Amino acid sequence: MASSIQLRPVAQPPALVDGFARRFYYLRLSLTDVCNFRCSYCLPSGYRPDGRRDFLCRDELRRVAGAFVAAGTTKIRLTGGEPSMRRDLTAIIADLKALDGLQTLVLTTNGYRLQQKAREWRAAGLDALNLSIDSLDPRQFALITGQDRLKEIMAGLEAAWDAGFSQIKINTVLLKGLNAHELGLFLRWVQQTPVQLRFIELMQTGAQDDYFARHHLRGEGLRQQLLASGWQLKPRQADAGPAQVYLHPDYLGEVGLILPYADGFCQSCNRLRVSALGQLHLCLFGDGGIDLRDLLQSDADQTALQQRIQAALQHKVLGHRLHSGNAGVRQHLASIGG
Ligand SMILES: Nc1nc2c(ncn2[C@@H]2O[C@H](COP(=O)(O)OP(=O)(O)OP(=O)(O)O)[C@@H](O)[C@H]2O)c(=O)[nH]1
Ligand SMILES: C[S@@+](CC[C@H](N)C(=O)[O-])C[C@H]1O[C@@H](n2cnc3c(N)ncnc32)[C@H](O)[C@@H]1O
Ligand code: SF4
Ligand code: SF4
Repeated sequence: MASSIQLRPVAQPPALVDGFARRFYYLRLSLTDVCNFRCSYCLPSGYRPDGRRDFLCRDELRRVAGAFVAAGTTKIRLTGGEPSMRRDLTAIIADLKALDGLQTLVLTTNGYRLQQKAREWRAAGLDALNLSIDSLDPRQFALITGQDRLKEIMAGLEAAWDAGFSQIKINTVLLKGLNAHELGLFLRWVQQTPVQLRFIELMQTGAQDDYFARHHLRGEGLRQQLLASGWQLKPRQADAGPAQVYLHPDYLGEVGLILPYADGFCQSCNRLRVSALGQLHLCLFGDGGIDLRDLLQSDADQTALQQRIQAALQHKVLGHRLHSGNAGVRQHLASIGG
């Protein structure tokens, strides 16, 4: 006699899918709004505390990251402000690395404390890091970032290699009149250096209309230049960031292009953001956040947290409105981690 096996339904967390059938594998988690640099395109007057420094604590970070990972997120990027300003960064890395199901834990940093901390972060479980370097010329670097620290940041890069970070990406915001003339220098560096150097097209935020008019440079010209000199596009992974990556047989390193104004840039959007104050942001240039903090106080709220995130996702729009000069509520990217 055939026996029938009764299958009990297993409670599944809601998958993170929006109204355009896009799946969200990648969480950008901001640890702090504070930054010690004064990048001219981001915080030209430096970080100004606005009284809200009650950033998510370790338990809250673990809970929010845990809810995303249990719903299918495979990659988390720690960002800020400057994430290395958090004294408990190493402990946060270890907490999140222990989440079952998380495949990749990565960090974006200006390089402050990298020289001293690379080994410790690596031992705690950090898989890779992105390092911002806007110029290879010490004087221009100081002019753009407000910090005369290029030598120290380069020593940090060496320390990161020594600590075993093999996949290091360098972020360079392309700036007319400030670093665009260094293109040849950057490419010669990539020829001999095993990094992925990403040129990022400047994005217009609410705080910098004049700056944008003076320094914005379309990245498309650079893309055409790369294609004409034998660079080839590399296939993209499901949890990859927004860069198009190019390879060349004569170069040890790779070149990435982040072109937020290009057609179709947002169609493959696969990422969500949580700010250092616990607000879910559906888009880098959206209109406001959805507060999650009340559901980060107890492990018992994980299901409710996932349901709130999934419900919010139904309001995610197709893309940004930067082409019409609308950056939503975003005054600068330090308030959400880029
Ligand atoms: N417009 C837009 N820009 C983004 C988005 N995600 C990242 N960026 C920008 O891309 C630049 C590099 O960001 P990173 O923090 O290094 O991370 P990433 O390139 O997304 O990450 P990986 O490719 O995973 O290494 C920053 O200037 C970000 O603001 C996005 O969703 N939309
Ligand atoms: C907001 S920062 C946060 C992490 C860290 N402080 C750093 O600078 O790497 C993340 C990235 O955003 C980039 N960024 C900031 N403002 C930008 C803008 N207006 N347009 C394009 N990229 C920007 C920075 O160059 C950096 O690579
Ligand atoms: S880009 Fe990063 S390092 Fe520069 S001011 Fe913004 S948050 Fe700070
Ligand atoms: S601008 Fe908004 S929709 Fe476009 S890729 Fe970035 S987060 Fe996604």
